[in-house]
Amino acid sequence: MARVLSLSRCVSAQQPLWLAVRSMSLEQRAREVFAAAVEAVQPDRVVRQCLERSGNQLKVGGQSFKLHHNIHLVGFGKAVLGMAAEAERIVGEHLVRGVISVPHGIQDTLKQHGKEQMLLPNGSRITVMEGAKHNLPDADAQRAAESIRQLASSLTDSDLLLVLISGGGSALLPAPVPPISLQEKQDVTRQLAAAGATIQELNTVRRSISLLKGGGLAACAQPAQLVSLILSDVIGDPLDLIASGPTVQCEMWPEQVWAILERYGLSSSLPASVTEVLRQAGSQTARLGATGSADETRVLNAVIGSNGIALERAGRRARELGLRPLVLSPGVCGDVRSVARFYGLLARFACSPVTPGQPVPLPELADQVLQLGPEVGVESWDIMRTLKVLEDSRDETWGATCLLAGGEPTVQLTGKGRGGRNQELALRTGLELGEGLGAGGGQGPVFLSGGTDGQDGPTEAAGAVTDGGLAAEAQGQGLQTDSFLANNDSFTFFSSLLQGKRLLMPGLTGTNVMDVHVMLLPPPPSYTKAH
Ligand SMILES: Nc1ncnc2c1ncn2[C@@H]1O[C@H](COP(=O)(O)OP(=O)(O)OP(=O)(O)O)[C@@H](O)[C@H]1O
Ligand SMILES: O=C(O)[C@H](O)CO
Repeated sequence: MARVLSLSRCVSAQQPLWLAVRSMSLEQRAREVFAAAVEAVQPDRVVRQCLERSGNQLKVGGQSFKLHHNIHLVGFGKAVLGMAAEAERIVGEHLVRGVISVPHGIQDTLKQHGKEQMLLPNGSRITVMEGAKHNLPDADAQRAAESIRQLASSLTDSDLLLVLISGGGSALLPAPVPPISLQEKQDVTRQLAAAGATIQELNTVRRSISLLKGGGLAACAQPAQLVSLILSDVIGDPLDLIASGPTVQCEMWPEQVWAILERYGLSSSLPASVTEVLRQAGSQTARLGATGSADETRVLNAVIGSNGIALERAGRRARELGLRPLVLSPGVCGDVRSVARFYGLLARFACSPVTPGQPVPLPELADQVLQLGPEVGVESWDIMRTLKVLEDSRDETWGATCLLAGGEPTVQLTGKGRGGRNQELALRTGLELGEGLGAGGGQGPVFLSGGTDGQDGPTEAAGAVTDGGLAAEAQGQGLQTDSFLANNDSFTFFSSLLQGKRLLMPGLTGTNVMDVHVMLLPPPPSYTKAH
């Protein structure tokens, strides 16, 4: 398996930093940049950065709160254990009690991965409840949601409720509006997800049939002060949709929910209880979901970690590694085929060698990139800004440009193999780079795609690193890339290729801000401006 070369390991007393950096391959640098992105959004780090305690004052988001043994804590999500451990370290004796709902088995898994700092110490005042096996709401998660509701409902106006939220929070906080049963709610969300609904659509429906989502938790916590710290795993960081927005008051209208259910052919096959809840609200033209609303002046919602924050830190690391950082967008989505094509075109635009009399067709390539933009969630403005920098870098002596992007592309599963969207994207982009630019002899662009949670689909890898030499390497080992792709078997492919050297294996990271893409683009071998 490939290992990440740590810069600290390659710098010796005799070796100056610049020399160490120069001796690192582009692949090693891409791995370092990814590691920096993940490090920037570690749960303990992001909590430490936003919660500042000085004596009996707690500062967060520009506001100051008096501490007098009045802090209560609840949380739900895949990264919440590490967030809670740090929050408890900071508020210390002022924490009265807490309840968090975290994924089934997470404490054992974190222990196995040596992530003790993300676990709560013996004697912690926070109760950890595990549930939502396979990321689906279950009876354990429902019990945790009920404990969280009870804690929030018991507060007075001198209390402060700290709410910790991260991705996976929706499944970990199920509280269906009666008479809807947990099973019925689960069926509706499962069918929607299977029919291809986006997370935005899924959570719009979820919060309309839930007591705690869509601002319900904030309403329960009244009259206490509420501070919600959010690690975002949704493109654009929409507060009302991350974990279905339990602390965010929002407008929810029956027509909007019916439109989504109709779009996916579910409106006529809904359980009677769900139809009843939606109809009742519709006949009163009432707001759906939670009853009651919070006094917004007593609620502070703060995004403390996101894909954008990870990309920003990755950019700083790239610069330390002698690369020119260029952030494209934290909102890349769409089918991995289109995303791979998009990166292939960008690489050709930046790196095609120029031979006299054969100018690189930059305007045509730019048009193709712009046309693909809407399909992959990237704004024309971001594309034009990026193309401008890439064009300028063609005749500068900057060394490689480090193009950074993030988001959550999708894979249409047609096979039964083992893989994930990052490994499939890396495989497809490697092939695009080979087709557009040739193998590059180790000097061409390098592409990395990795899930910041360290787990890409149901595999042990987070993603993979590729370049234009991928097709030749595969051929050399008799691996048919087409059949691996048709079977969505990217993990098996990369495990076989060069004994797994191209896999990205950081292990479980304990955080999640979607995926990070790193493309290192060396300047073309020789360039004469063709216009
Ligand atoms: N064999 C496969 N090849 C490619 N993609 C796959 C494969 N199996 C599952 N996937 C994709 O992996 C995704 C689920 O994996 P994963 O748990 O990493 O992502 P997630 O649902 O976004 O969860 P998280 O928010 O924790 O990242 C789905 O988008 C699914 O289409
Ligand atoms: O929990 C959820 O709803 C998803 O992870 C999006 O935040």
